[in-house]
Amino acid sequence: MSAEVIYGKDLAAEIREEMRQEVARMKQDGIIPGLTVVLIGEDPASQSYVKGKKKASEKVGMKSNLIELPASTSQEELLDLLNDLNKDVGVHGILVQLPLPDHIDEQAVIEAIDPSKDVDGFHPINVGRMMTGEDTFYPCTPYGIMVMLERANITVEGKHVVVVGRSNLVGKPVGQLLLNQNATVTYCHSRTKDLSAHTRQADILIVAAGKAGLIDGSHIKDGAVVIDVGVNRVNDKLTGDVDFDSAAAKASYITPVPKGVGPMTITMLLHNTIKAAKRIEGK
Ligand SMILES: Nc1nc(=O)c2c([nH]1)NC[C@@H]1CN(c3ccc(C(=O)N[C@@H](CCC(=O)O)C(=O)O)cc3)C=[N+]21
Repeated sequence: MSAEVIYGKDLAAEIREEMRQEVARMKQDGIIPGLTVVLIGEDPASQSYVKGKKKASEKVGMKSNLIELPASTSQEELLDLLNDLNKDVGVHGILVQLPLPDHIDEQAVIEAIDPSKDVDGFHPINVGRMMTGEDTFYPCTPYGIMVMLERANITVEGKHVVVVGRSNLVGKPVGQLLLNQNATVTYCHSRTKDLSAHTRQADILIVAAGKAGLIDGSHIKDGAVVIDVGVNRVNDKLTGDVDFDSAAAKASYITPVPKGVGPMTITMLLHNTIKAAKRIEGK
């Protein structure tokens, strides 16, 4: 088999155009969705992601505010800021860019964001709601993967999905969303014995391990769908966790890196911000 490539970038452009029209309608009711992004420190990769988020939100007509603070910012200062943003009626969505400097407790920061403004979907309240199948803010990357599958007409019900990676940000929640849609889900991780014995069972293989080249054609069943969530910088170039060429020779569908899952992540962040604005404004 030779795979069809699913370009998240093209899908994202399509969905963002739909959102632009929705934001224009909201403006007629006097609502402008507003996203505030907090960036601590000067990591170049984080700065570049955050700029991408700002540009994308402005392109669909939303308000976007970037708060940049030095790496020396204390946890208390950050929690105070979040408290102010929680109360600010002009702020619908709050995102604190991760990872944070070592002296700041990431979980404490995540829990300090009002769940109704938690457009990342990382707050335990929203994680719990996702787990019980309620409507809530779903984490952007997992949600983006679900929308990609849906728009590519790939059904998940009854399929065997193997997720490689179990982070709180991607692996765990994507398995949960797939389970909610009646997939059979297997999680693999760094302690899994005989990884390829598991991955070769997958109808849909989702790779979110953060290890370039972890998966190649030998891990893939003929005709499987391969979703590469890896974001690795190798010799200054962005690559995924999947060796694209050998995997594409086996798969029916595959996502590239870049231009795959990444642009969908930002799109779902905008989606969640619009949703937050509608809820907060009672529409
Ligand atoms: N609170 C928080 N929420 C996040 O959602 C979050 C975060 N922190 N920290 C970092 C990760 C990473 N992440 C990406 C988003 C988009 C692309 C993306 O659009 N990538 C483009 C290319 C970008 C490039 O070339 O550098 C692509 O794959 O085509 C990648 C990575 C969101 N994250």
